Amino acid sequence: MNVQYCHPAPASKVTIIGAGNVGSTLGQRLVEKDIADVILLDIDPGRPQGLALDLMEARGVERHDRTIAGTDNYDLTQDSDIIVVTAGLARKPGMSREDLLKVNAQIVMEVTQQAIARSPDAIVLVVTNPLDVMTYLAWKVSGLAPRRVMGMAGVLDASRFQTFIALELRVSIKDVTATVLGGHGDLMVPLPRYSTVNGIPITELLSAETIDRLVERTKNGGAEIVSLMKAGSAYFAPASSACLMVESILFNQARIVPAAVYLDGEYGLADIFLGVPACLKRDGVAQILELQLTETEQAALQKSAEAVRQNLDLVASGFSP
Ligand SMILES: NC(=O)c1ccc[n+]([C@@H]2O[C@H](COP(=O)([O-])OP(=O)(O)OC[C@H]3O[C@@H](n4cnc5c(N)ncnc54)[C@H](O)[C@@H]3O)[C@@H](O)[C@H]2O)c1
Ligand SMILES: O=C(O)C[C@H](O)C(=O)O
Repeated sequence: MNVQYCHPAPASKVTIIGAGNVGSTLGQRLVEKDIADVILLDIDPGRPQGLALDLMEARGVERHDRTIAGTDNYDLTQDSDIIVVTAGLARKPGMSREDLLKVNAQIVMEVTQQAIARSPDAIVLVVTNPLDVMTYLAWKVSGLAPRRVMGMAGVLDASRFQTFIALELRVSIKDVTATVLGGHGDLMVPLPRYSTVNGIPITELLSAETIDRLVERTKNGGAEIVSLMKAGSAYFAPASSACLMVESILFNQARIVPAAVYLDGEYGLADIFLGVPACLKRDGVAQILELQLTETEQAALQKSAEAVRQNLDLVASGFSP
């Protein structure tokens, strides 16, 4: 019997640069959730090929028709719909994300240039830390319109906040929403007023002390895991978060999530990538939502933006993109 014309329907193509913990877990999520075919690219010889083969061999059990291929050759990334940048170093205990600035800046600029040369119409999603600065650099070297470049962090930070709220109140996570603004660093801005349990703000359900404790734990969420793991940083929740953003873009879902997006006057900030609520559709950032902030919240956002800007200035003074 001849079944040569019987191929599974083609899917969107996502290239993940960096087949480390986040990249490979994201690749797994994307194929096993039937979201996209994946190219996994890394400079570590054999690693992306081995991981991709392993994930392909799981298809007999997972029962999906998506493909994943590993490579060190950018030519295989041609015509990708989305490029996800996870390449770079992860922090170790005692380090801040900003300690990764110099080495990861070089990596992110180089890999973005290589990938965009083969996929000039792609959307770029940055994961590498320090996130907001890396997203800015990727945008600069890509030459893309700002709405086609974004960074993943707010979905992760909000998911952590949601988790801590649900555990504290002993309610289903399904009823909990949370909002976290600002840079993905120690000065991120979790917003209790905009965090709810089935529409009820947590400010009506928890004491101020309890909320402060949950906010602090959220801000330290990445460091808490780094100190527990001793080598490497979080990757399951980060991969889930990046997966949600990819899905919203590819399937034009119009999810509204906190994402590091280019601000051009919104929230009184300009020429910076920073975490704010954004609507993600097929063309990238379809809309930025401006929340009404109190003076204290706005001041905290401003402070967070200043920290990001300081690091941008540091990069600009050391080596221009
Ligand atoms: N934005 C977020 O919320 C978030 C969450 C988790 C991790 N991160 C960041 O994501 C990055 C990756 O984390 P991880 O846990 O996957 O680290 P990892 O060390 O497991 O993986 C990084 C991979 O990048 C590869 N790499 C390095 N230079 C490269 C290059 N020039 N070209 C291609 N590949 C290259 C390495 O070989 C390695 O496989 C880190 O910077 C980490 O801090 C960000
Ligand atoms: O904390 C890190 O260094 C990784 C990531 O940014 C996280 O928040 O888990």
